Amino acid sequence: MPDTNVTAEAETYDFVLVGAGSASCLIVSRLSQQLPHHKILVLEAGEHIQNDPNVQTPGLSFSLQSNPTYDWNYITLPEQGLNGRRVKHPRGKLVGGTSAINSHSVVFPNFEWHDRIAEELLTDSGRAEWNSQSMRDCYKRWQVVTSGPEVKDDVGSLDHVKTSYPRALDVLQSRWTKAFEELGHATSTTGFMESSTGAVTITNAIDSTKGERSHAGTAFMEPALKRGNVTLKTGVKVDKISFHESLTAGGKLTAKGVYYTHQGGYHLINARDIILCAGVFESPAILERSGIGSRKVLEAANVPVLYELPGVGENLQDHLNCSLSCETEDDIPTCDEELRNPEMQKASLREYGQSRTGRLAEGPAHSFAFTSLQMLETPSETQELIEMVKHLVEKESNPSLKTQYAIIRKTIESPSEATATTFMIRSQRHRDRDSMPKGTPAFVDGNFVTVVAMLAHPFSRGSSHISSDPSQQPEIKFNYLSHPLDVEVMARHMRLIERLFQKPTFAAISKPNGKRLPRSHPYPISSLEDAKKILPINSATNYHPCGTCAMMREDLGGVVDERLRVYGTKNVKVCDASVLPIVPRGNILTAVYAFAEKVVEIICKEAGPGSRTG
Ligand SMILES: Cc1cc2nc3c(=O)[nH]c(=O)nc-3n(C[C@H](O)[C@H](O)[C@H](O)COP(=O)(O)OP(=O)(O)OC[C@H]3O[C@@H](n4cnc5c(N)ncnc54)[C@H](O)[C@@H]3O)c2cc1C
Repeated sequence: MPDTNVTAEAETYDFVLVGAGSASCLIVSRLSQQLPHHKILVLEAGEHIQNDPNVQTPGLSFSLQSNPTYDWNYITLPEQGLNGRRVKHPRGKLVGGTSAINSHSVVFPNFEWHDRIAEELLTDSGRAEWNSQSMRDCYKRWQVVTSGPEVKDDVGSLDHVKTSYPRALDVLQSRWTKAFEELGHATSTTGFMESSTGAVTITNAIDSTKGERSHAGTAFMEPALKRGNVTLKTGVKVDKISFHESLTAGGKLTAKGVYYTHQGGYHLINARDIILCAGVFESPAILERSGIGSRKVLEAANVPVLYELPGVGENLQDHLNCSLSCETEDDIPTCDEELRNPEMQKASLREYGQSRTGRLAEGPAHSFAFTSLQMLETPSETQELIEMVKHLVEKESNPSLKTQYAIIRKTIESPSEATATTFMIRSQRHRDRDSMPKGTPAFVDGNFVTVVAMLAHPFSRGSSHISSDPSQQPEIKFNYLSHPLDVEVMARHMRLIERLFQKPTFAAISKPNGKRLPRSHPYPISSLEDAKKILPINSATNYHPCGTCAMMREDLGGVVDERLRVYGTKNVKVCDASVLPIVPRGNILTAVYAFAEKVVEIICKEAGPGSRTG
């Protein structure tokens, strides 16, 4: 967009936040309370959608995907490891961001993940700030657990997301932990930052007093807007950052504001500090459009290079998952009948409308397990994998990958850390339709239980970069299953699920000679080779992309330092899923919120006591 057409706005804000998503809303809420005399502007591409039943109703979350009112509709380039399939990556395009369209599960990382990131990926000055001990409180502060209709509010005056356990456990949920005990893993975990493996019933981000989704928009943005120092502009797409021409004495770029489009116009708004919270695909894209990134990418897009930072848009990771389903006895209650029967779906809507109860008041998954491969592998099987990991990690020559892989290796070698986070869905699930003959029905008859394993810490890395036309969506590729160890670990987890199905708890509820899913395979899966064949056709994203603006030393390919400030700049920070340098073991929103809590601590320290602007 030529600068001659720019409308320069008169106002200067202390903080301009780009995006009103999960991390951003939390930051805005805390800053509006803790720095009440600072002026905060939030620029969000989507709309502030309030009281929308599609967003509020937990059981309707899948209807938000692919709908442009709520979803950016990103899609990857063909993924070779997934038989050339292109993978849709929904991202929330509304206030609340992806927390307003996600699947509600609240899962915490283990403390070793934080300690190793702090120790091995940061400089000395960041270690104390980011280790598990100093992060612990950041994981507690953003949420309050509501159990049943009673709210136990112990978070005082801070805004928080409401989370809850299921109102009652059904027969499958109540047997889940027992099934893991049969593997010799009695449940000792609460799921909160512990390293122990085993099954756990987790909370969902659902306000049980109302039976409604609790997301960053409702929890944080709405109260913040009432405080008087926050301005929210929606329908506004930020294009790039505007920098002063002269560098600081230390050679850094100083941002003066951001350019954005609104209703066909191109605007510049001034800011003292900019915080990019536009998510894993757009935060790196904004940096690249601004001239910060890899020379090769910027030159291909005709963007002048202001600061060469090759890590921007690289290091993209995601939790890939794969599942096995088995048919249950007919009297086991599952959601399958409702998937097939529109009348039952209408009845559920009526029940939810009348009393906020029933399936639509629940999230899809509460039964999780932190699963170590060593749970069901024999000692020699375990040793074989450990040797393979050692060999491939030592062979890696890229310094960033070598350092990250050494961290993942420690996790695989530890019997008390998860190589997959496993969860149960009380219905059928099969992602192999593309490999079935045309016209194969979407659903099969029968009741099913599905166990899904998501690879806790993948080795494969991809990228998300602006294309030669920077106004288009970024080019995204994950290179799923491109690293041989991802195939090895995932295949072993498929074998583990098969073994779990044969243990007494699952054997007692399974239909003798019942159907198995995905359909295109012989069962039981007895060899690793069999298990590997399932991966390309039945694997799917668990929707946890991260890592494209990694908090990591610059020499390792990092994009932000331990203050989450972009290298080469004085006053630009990033805080969203893009800064997680290695994906944590489970669903990542808890870490996104915790990183947001931490950046608020950092910003308030930088502002100093009693800091005010005129
Ligand atoms: C279907 C699905 C299910 C999921 N389920 C779970 C789950 O159960 N548990 C869990 O922990 N995690 C889950 N996740 C992941 C989790 O929700 C996300 O990782 C997290 O919400 C990302 O937060 P964020 O702050 O990085 O980005 P977002 O919340 O996506 O925020 C980015 C914001 O920036 C705005 N924006 C982007 N570009 C621009 C621009 N140029 N100008 C202005 N605004 C812009 C966007 O519209 C958005 O509002 C799920 C994700 C999906 C898609």
